[in-house]
Amino acid sequence: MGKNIILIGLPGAGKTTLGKLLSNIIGYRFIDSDAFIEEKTGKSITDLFQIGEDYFRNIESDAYKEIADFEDTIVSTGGGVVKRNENIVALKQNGTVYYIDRAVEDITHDIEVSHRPLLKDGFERIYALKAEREALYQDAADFVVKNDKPLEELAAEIIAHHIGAGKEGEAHDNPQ
Ligand SMILES: Nc1ncnc2c1ncn2[C@@H]1O[C@H](COP(=O)(O)OP(=O)(O)O)[C@@H](O)[C@H]1O
Ligand SMILES: O=C(O)C1=C[C@@H](OP(=O)(O)O)[C@@H](O)[C@H](O)C1
Ligand SMILES: [Mg+2]
Repeated sequence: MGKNIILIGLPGAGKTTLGKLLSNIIGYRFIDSDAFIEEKTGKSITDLFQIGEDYFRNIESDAYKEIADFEDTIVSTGGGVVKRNENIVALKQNGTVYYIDRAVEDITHDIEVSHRPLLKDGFERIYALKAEREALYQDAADFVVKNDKPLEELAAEIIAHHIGAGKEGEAHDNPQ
């Protein structure tokens, strides 16, 4: 059984889109944590945030602990996965963490804010999230991949690392 591939990064970094692509290429199951949570709770992420962010974060942490037990799975996490170290500890039990590092300028070009409560007042908040979380993403990552190219190329970089081919690519071991 292969290790899970865990994608982390800012909202709009490309985790969900890339996760689906990776799943189609290597045949792993695809889990998007937000969709997993909405399925389990019967509520949207926005509805859960309206109850309270802590309420959502507790549900989110429980979801990651459940997802951590899966195998041969691509996990697209929510951008806030790194807010609680327990989430990363759980996911690393059987997963390799890839930080999808996408320039904020690129994120703002095409991010959909309607289903992202944290950005409900506009995508400018993404700059603050980048400042708050960059060190957390870097610390959590086993590999960092720059999302500044077509997603197909990004997928190939991750697959190369995942199967240990060690092919050249911008992905690099994270010295943390
Ligand atoms: N390298 C890329 N090239 C083109 N579009 C991209 C790229 N990376 C991300 N996107 C687009 O950015 C948007 C946000 O991606 P998404 O997968 O929802 O991000 P996340 O799950 O990290 O919040 C989507 O429209 C996606 O297609
Ligand atoms: O950055 C965050 O705290 C969040 C990111 C969202 O997922 P995406 O990263 O897929 O947008 C979602 O989990 C929720 O809105 C909170
Ligand atoms: Mg997503």
